[in-house]
Amino acid sequence: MFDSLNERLGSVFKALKGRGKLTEAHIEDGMKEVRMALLEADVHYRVVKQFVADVKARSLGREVMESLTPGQQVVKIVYEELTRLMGEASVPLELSGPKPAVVMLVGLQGAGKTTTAGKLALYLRKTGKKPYLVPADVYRPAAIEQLQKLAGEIGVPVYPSESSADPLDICLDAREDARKQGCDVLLVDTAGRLHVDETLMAELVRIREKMTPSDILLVADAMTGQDAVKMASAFDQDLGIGGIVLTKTDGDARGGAALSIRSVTGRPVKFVGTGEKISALDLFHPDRMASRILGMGDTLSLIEKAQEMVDEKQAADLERKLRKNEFTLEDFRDQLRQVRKMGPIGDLLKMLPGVNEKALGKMNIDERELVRVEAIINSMTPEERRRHAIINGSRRKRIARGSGTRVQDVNQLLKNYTQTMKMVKKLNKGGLKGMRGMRGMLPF
Ligand SMILES: Nc1nc2c(ncn2[C@@H]2O[C@H](COP(=O)(O)OP(=O)(O)OP(=O)(O)O)[C@@H](O)[C@H]2O)c(=O)[nH]1
Repeated sequence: MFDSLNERLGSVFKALKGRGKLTEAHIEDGMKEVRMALLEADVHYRVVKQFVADVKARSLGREVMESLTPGQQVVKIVYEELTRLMGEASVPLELSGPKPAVVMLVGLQGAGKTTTAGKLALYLRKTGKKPYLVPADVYRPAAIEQLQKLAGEIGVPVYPSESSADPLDICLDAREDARKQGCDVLLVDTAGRLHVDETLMAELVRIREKMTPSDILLVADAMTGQDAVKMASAFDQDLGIGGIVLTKTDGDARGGAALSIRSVTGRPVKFVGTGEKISALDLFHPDRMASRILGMGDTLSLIEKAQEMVDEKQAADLERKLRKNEFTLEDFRDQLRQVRKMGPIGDLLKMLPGVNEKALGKMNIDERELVRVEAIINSMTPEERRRHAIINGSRRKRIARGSGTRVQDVNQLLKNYTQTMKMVKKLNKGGLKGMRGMRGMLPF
């Protein structure tokens, strides 16, 4: 998501930052470009209009125009306004009330409801909850089976729904069972339709009335852009939703849904689906998304993901080494093993600042690549792993031979490593405090 928007905004900012002093005309021109870029990203036109007006008004203010770095100030304003547009802070799942709290998942067919139900169960369990899954989509033949299979994979209790049963009866019965099993969150996967229709809404309202959910999450496909926004409004009007899960943000959606949905519907995006894997669900953080749109990466999400998987002490060691610029190829190899546990490497790389998704697409990141990299590092001497600069041409050839790879592969690895370390060094210099403050990373 956001690839072309990122590129378009990047060139607007480059032009603005390249000037010593900004005139009103420069800002006007820049804002025209921002407007076009947002419209092309399929952001709702009303949202674009308001957004550009807000950024312009702030940019023309005295503190920007008279500052020494006006271009950078404009980028900062765009970052803050983007964050505000998406809702400022992340909004958690609402789980208040008597146990088990009921969370209904609603949405159109194929949006990713069933998959999201499984992802949420895994997410909740990681946060110490005891979720219980309820397949209440009795119309799509494979839906019940699909959720039962997912539940089995992650080891979460699931109600043995029959497709001949009434969805509300399933829910009521499942709640009893969940209570008996001491579960605290009931995740209900409801039926979808191809379009919003009365029968569907009537069934959902009936379930809502009897089950009094603490949260209703609309699952919407980010790829459908403004249709997702329209659908969210429709569901909200008829049913009242608590928030949105945007799925398939790993695809080439232009980002219009993510940028408009909050402002148009008034409902927050709570989670984003980032892949087909059961672990591919992230809490939605407006500020991190904004920095991603502006090409500032998403180091915080990356660190969080790493912390889930990597042993705490190792993570602390890694952070210390990175901060002291002491991260050697040996550490790199150790990390590779951890990284492989974290899911597709491409997903992780995309979160790093400065990594262009288009370039990643071309790179065709392959898990086998990791094995190759590991083999190359294994073929180096311990000294070489600590001080890669000593690896000369003939050693590169030997290392390639020793690891069954090509010299180009060795060269590439050393180049990537050097570049990454340069970036880390830069981040360290820029006052990146414990990789906690995103603001420290912003280029202004
Ligand atoms: N790439 C990607 N695919 C996803 C994501 N979420 C769901 N999918 C895929 O989308 C397809 C549809 O997902 P389902 O969960 O079956 O859809 P559903 O909304 O439950 O469908 P109905 O039960 O018919 O309403 C599946 O192939 C999922 O693997 C995501 O975040 N990223």
